[in-house]
Amino acid sequence: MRADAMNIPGPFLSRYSSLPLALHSRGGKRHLYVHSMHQKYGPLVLIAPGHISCSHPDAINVVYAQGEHALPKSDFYKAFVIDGTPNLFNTQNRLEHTKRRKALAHPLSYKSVKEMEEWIANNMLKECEPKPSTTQIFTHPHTNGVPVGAETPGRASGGEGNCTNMHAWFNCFTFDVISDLAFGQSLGMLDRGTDVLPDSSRGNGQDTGVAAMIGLRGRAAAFLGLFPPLVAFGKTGLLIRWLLLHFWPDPLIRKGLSSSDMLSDIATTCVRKRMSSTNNDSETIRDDLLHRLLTELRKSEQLVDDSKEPLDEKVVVTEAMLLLTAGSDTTADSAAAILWYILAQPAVHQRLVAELDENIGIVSHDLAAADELPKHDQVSHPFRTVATKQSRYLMLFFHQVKSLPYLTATIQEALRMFATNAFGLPRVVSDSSKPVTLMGTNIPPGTELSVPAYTIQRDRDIWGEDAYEFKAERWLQDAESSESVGVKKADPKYLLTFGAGPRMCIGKNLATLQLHLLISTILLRYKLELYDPHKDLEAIEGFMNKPVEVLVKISQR
Ligand code: HEM
Repeated sequence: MRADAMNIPGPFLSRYSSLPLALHSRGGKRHLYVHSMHQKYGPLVLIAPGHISCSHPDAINVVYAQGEHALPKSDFYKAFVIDGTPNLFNTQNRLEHTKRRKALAHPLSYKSVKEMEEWIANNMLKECEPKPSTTQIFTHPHTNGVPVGAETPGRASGGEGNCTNMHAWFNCFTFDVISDLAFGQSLGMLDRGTDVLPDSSRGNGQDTGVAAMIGLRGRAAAFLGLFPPLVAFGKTGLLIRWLLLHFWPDPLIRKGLSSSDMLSDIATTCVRKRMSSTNNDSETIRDDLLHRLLTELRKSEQLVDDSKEPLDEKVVVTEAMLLLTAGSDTTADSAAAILWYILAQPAVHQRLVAELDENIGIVSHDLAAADELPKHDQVSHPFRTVATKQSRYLMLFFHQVKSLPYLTATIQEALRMFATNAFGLPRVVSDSSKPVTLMGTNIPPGTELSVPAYTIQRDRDIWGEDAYEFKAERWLQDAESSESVGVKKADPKYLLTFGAGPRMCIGKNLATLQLHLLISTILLRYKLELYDPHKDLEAIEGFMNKPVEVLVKISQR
């Protein structure tokens, strides 16, 4: 019996077609549609033919099970495969996944990420470098080259304070960091104040920002992934893709497909540049992510490390592009949402700044004293001092902020309220899967299953009656303080923002380090205020739910 022939409730049309889900996906609000279906039909809903969405907390351990019970990713992920070469993220093959995961696990381990903190710090300095002045204009990632600052009424009318789209700023930062870590060369977005790449490094890209390309690609893939025959491989696949690229009536899909090609070109350019510099000067090989990835891939392909046998370039490019796409805007989107949640609640903002001032001890108006601090002295002073061309900046270490309780609780709570992957990530019960039972119902092979993060992360049974409200206190270790503000203590096993099970995010260490440093540094250094405190955080969803913009009035503290 097929899943849709079982007594799983859901919209009548969804029994026969993926169209209702696809239309909501095209509208950029799939997670809200799925959420409303759960509110109407209960914890098991048929959202497309043969696809059951499950919002019961117990479903997490079934759908994202570990070990022999693990379910493979569904055909939806084929829409993300480039040139027929799957990568760690989109492979459906279990053995291939284990091999690729092993290759990236070491380069992205906590130890490895900590070793690269210095490079992240250098980019952080640039993040802090631009003065919040009217000359600082960042390209709006969703308007392809239109400078957002110029459009901001407060600035245009000469109103009080300067307004910056922090989301665009964070995008530049995370792209610079990941390109620096992955390719040994930052894409220089912070320097240029835009995520549009200069000619030499953008492959065939035109004047589209990289963040916009990733967004468009995600929107096209999230739509096409619902119609697997449209994302076939081989010669037929190529023909279908060509037809879609040229004749599909919806320009968003066409732009998404061409963005995917441009991203692949960018990754190829970066990999070739990096590989040729390595070949030219073997003395100065930089021990970055690409180097570590190449070493691990050679091992997993059983190539002798010092042999001249080349790795398949397609494999390297597809993994490098994965790092560039998965490791950049997810972090920028999350940082933008976290900052919005902080600034939307002045009491949270004040408490965070107080915690940072108390524990770090210096605010930025003490910058003048920086000259007197011992350089790079981690022990005698919590800041490191770094000289740049123009002036000196103070830099935080992760170890100083990673355990600050309120900061950590705030980040966790914002990630609960805003999961970048908000709709359920689909898995499939394959013919070789162990039998699957959900809430007493046997699920037949061929059924797709997903657990929607947005719905789980707002479930009142899990989080308490205030599940729809931002309350960082629920994450505080101190049960007493939690009880005193009447919140139910949070259980991290229900936080799906980084996914769950064997396909859980492998970049979590890097993301956590960046988020802590980014948020604490910005709060310590700047006075920040939402440009429009009455406006909600607007987001649009493709594969990822992305804030549209976070406009902030900003000045030195
Ligand atoms: C706040 C930032 C981030 C969030 C919220 C996030 C979220 C996620 C989620 C939900 C998944 C599971 C996807 C699925 O099951 O389809 C995932 C997978 C993945 N993420 Fe992240 N991610 C973040 C940052 C990063 C970074 C910085 C990197 C790498 C440098 C990265 C690399 C990956 C990779 C390679 C996978 C695929 C893992 C696999 O299939 O085994 N992510 N991420």
